[in-house]
Amino acid sequence: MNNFQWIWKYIKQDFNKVTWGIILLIASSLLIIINPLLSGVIVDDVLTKGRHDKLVPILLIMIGITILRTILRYLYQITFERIGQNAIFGIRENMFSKLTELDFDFFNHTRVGDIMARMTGDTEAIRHFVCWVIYNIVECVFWFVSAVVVMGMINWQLMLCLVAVTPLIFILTQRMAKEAHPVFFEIRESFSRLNSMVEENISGNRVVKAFSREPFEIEKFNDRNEDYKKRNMESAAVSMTYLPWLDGLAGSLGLIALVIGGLFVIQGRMTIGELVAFNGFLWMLNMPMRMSGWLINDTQRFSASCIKIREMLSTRSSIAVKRGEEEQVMKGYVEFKDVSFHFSDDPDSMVLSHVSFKAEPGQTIGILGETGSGKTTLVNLISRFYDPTAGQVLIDGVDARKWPIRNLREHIAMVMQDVFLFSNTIEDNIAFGNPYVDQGYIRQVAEIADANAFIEGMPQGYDTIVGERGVGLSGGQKQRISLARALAKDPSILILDDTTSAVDMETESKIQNELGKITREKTTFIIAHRISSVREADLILVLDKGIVVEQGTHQELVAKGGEYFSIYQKQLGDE
Ligand SMILES: Nc1ncnc2c1ncn2[C@@H]1O[C@H](COP(=O)(O)OP(=O)(O)OP(=O)(O)O)[C@@H](O)[C@H]1O
Repeated sequence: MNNFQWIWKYIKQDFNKVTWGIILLIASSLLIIINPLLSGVIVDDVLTKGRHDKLVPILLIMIGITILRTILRYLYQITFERIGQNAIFGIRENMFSKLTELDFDFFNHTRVGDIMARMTGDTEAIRHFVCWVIYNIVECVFWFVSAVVVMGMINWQLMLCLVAVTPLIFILTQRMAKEAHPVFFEIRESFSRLNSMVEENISGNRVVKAFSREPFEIEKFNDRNEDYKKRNMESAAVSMTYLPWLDGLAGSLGLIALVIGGLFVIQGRMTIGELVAFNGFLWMLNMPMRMSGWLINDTQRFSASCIKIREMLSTRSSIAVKRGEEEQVMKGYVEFKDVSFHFSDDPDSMVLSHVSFKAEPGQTIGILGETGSGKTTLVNLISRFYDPTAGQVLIDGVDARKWPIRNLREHIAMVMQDVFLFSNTIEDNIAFGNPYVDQGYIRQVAEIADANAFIEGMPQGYDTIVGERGVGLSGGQKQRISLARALAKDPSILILDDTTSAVDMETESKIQNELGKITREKTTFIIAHRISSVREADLILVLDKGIVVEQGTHQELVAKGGEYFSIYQKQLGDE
């Protein structure tokens, strides 16, 4: 499917509007033919033959036609604008829906700035094509054909002389399109890099300031800015190589008409009125030639943008999200059966190797290990953010891959290491996973997460709007709101990834005591670095480079005197 067939999919929903738009466009273009013909009549009949009585009616008709054309032009332009806006609405809708479907793998490899460039600049290039370029192409073709026909009727020899330059126009536009095509791709890529750089600097502005790296970032930005300018200049150079020629050729038509047409008038093969009428149609040949360069440029820009958008829309998520799935209740049994995993871009580094364990509803599983040992990756397999490369993750005895994915995730709540809060009220943030939860329950879970007191201490309490990344809250406060959000979902499986790392030990133990009261029927995974966070767990997994080197209860592992025991001893010493 080429880009035109693809965009047609979005336009055809407005088939009636397209038909109307084209009818209005043709009607308006047909009206253009009348005025030059009437100019010829004025010269031949009114001026030459002295039929002055014809002048006023002809002028009135010409004014009427101009007004009618203006109205028709307004109508078809607004019609095409609506068609374009509808098409782009559908494209944006599909892109956003695709974004929500794509898996972690996609986001690991795609820059936010690149996605934003597709959602904004590329969709705008497509809108411009549908709203403006399409009708201009139709209009130009219609003018050109009409001019050839009408001019041929007035004097076909003179018409042939003018049309003789069109093969040159064709060759020039072909060459221009060929040269402009790759340049528009480069502009598009450069814009995406520039966008990503800005996006990263906005998100990471605190880091840049903290490390006083502003000059370095400005220099980096200037490089990208320079690159973007350079690519645009390359595009301008292509345009400027061809556009003056196209313009010159179009302009030469006037000269050809004047010299050869004048000769025909002298020889008596044409009346002056016919030459005037002929000249009146010249712009209908001229304009398409002049416009061809610009239309080619916009079409190339459209193509480059289509390719980027289609590439994103056709990206397949390795973890497919099926729609209309049946609701299934989850008890919370979790079993890892000889699970191994590596990331798709690094098949040689096993992040998890032969992990096996079982967890039952009501149990707490502690996961301990050095940074980078694979703890987060392990729990990510439960929610199917990734699938194991070998082995199986069973939920209630069923392979996680066989669970309807939304259904699976509805029963799992995760407090992630990198807390993200939406730019919304605290109450809405807590209710994010369970929008129908009542206010009483929100306060109850906030109490368990030890968040209620500080939230109520805020001037607007639960109605306080938190910034895009929870700005305005401390790290520990964000963690506690994020914990309340997970609890509000009342999940069967609760995963806490380093959830209390930013709170003091006293608060942590308070939270743990409260948590214990509501996790009796849930399967809880606690990833932690502190033994104190996992010592009460029913099963503790000690991970080292993706391998479970020890597993058991606190007492069993201490008695064993291995890896866990040495961490325990070290932490006891620290305390
Ligand atoms: N998206 C990714 N692509 C490739 N490798 C990754 C990716 N995410 C993590 N890794 C690698 O996988 C390994 C395990 O990472 P993981 O985040 O599971 O560790 P962790 O034990 O949770 O660490 P921490 O305690 O620091 O959170 C690390 O070596 C890390 O570099």
